[in-house]
Amino acid sequence: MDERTNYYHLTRQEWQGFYRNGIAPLTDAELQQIKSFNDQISLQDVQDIYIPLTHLIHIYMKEYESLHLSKGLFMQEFVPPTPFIIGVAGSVAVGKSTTARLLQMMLSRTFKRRNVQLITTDGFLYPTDELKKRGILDKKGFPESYDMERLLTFLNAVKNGEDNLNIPMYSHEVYDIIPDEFETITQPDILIVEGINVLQLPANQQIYISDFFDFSIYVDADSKLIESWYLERFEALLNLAKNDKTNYYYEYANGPRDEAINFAKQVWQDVNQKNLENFILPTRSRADVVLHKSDNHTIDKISLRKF
Ligand SMILES: Nc1ncnc2c1ncn2[C@@H]1O[C@H](COP(=O)(O)OP(=O)(O)OP(=O)(O)O)[C@@H](O)[C@H]1O
Ligand SMILES: CC(C)(CO)[C@@H](O)C(=O)NCCC(=O)O
Repeated sequence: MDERTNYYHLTRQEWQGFYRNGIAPLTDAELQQIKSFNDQISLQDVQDIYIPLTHLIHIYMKEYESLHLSKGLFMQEFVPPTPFIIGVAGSVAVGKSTTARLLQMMLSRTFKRRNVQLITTDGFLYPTDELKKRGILDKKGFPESYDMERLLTFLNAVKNGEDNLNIPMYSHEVYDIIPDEFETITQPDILIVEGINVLQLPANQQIYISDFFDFSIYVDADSKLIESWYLERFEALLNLAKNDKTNYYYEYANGPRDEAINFAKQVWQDVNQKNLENFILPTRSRADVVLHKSDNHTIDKISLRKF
């Protein structure tokens, strides 16, 4: 089946027109807050893309809550509300975490009484030692490098309303899981889960992780462009690493620049691009919304799943 027939393909102009009264434009203070976490973000995108997106998510949430309520009536018992889970998928360095943070901010401000939390699936990567043991150190980010069982157990616990769930923490700077450091998730109303694998099919479990998602977004861009963002971020990481011996990039940061950049290009080609082509891109057709980015991270096209 042609993946494209399953979607409404919208231009930025068309999407922008879906803005409805009811969600106010952002205030100056809110725009400043967005700029403070990433000063490269286009505030025009926030207004034009994220406000209609928030409106659409609200529609999905209302349907979700209504179905939940009807199920309770059917069973003639009170069924406590369960969190609405949003998945954000896409390549390494395409901008998933930036999108997810923007979304968290937009949702918190629009639905003031809802508790909106955000996690990344990076925390479910096996630690470096375990990757070595399994002989897959050069496959970081590939499906087999994640403890999917643990991720499934976590999502199941969130949906069942369990409190104080600890998830492991991954650091890009250390390039590993930080031992004994956890992030705690405390009964969110909305949970955003960002990661390259959120729409992937399981290798051997009976349950799909996408079963837990009530709305999903795939952040898309041309592979060459994503490579350039990957290299830009690599340079930013190098600049941070210069005086920090604990940083994975310390040696590269203090050696010849061109060697470091060539190393990053190689990693992109051998690891992240292969991962994109073989395991991430094939999941795009499962997303409810595909945000397509062009130069300077500008969103130029939006696809909305028909059914
Ligand atoms: N909307 C945006 N405007 C400007 N820059 C952006 C935007 N989104 C992402 N970037 C930049 O692109 C790079 C990659 O973004 P980000 O870290 O969000 O990607 P990611 O998909 O979460 O990556 P990873 O999977 O490796 O964690 C970063 O340097 C970030 O600052
Ligand atoms: C942690 C992941 C897998 C995803 O965020 C990625 O950033 C990564 O480290 N990939 C492995 C190859 C690399 O160093 O880019």
